[in-house]
Amino acid sequence: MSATIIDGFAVAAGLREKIAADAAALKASHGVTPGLAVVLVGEDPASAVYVRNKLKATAECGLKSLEFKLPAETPEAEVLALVERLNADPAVHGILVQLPLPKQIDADKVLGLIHPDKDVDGFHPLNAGRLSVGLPGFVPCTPRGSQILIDGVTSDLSGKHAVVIGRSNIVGKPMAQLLLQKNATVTIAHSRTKDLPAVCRTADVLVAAVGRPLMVKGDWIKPGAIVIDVGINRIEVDGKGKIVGDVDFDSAVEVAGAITPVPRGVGPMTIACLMLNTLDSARRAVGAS
Ligand SMILES: Nc1nc(=O)c2c([nH]1)NC[C@@H]1CN(c3ccc(C(=O)N[C@@H](CCC(=O)O)C(=O)O)cc3)C=[N+]21
Repeated sequence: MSATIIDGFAVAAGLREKIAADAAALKASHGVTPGLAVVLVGEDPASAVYVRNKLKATAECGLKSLEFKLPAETPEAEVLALVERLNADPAVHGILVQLPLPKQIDADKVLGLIHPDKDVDGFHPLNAGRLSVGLPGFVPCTPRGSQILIDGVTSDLSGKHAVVIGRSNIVGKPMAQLLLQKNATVTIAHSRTKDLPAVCRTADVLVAAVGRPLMVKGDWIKPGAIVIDVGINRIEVDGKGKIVGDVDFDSAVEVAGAITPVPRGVGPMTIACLMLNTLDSARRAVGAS
């Protein structure tokens, strides 16, 4: 048996089309174009693709994108000042400060300064708290996109066992919250979990978000399970650079019921959900939601 391959690239393209139509309607009804400000401090070669794809997506969705590229040695105070300026700018509906930040900058301080109503990454503690108590707010893009892909292959998670590998604030924890909202029984596994393969084998839905290339093997997977691979790892194979997930796709695809590939799985959904969060923010700002 071979799994259904979940085409995140196609789902994301469909989502972008819908966002473009909704953004055009918002422009027609309220004269507003959703604006996304992206702040980059220093050059991170690994995130170059992300930046490029983000710019392409904003253009395609008819959103306005403002890029702020600062040198790696920019003092923290300058980044904080820029965030305050963007907080006050009515043309800016979303602010994304790309992570990781250089070491002289306290990321928690910067993320905590972003106005929660413009926090399209959903990283502000207020939005994290809203998600955990079930209040409306911004949901981080990767979990939001992953949940859309899961909903595309199953309509009922009630009572199912979902295992999330990884406890980060940006993926693991919010992903667990979303699955819990769907009435799944949720386990968050991490680097200290005892017998991780055995825990994974009990999962009806397995979300891998650890950042360890090819860690999850086919024999860790329950036959028929839904496998969502959040990892985007660059490795060398025969002297050539290659992008792989946290899941060993070739062995996993033989066991799973449905699985996301890397690339063209969760990655494009992350970007589409960033557009979606920015549109939602603009709608709320003009009272159109
Ligand atoms: N504040 C903040 N928010 C983020 O969401 C954030 C961040 N900082 N820093 C960097 C990481 C990385 N990230 C990616 C999202 C999509 C792709 C993506 O679209 N990947 C494609 C292309 C992969 C390729 O060809 O390299 C794919 O998976 O198919 C990649 C990487 C978001 N991040």
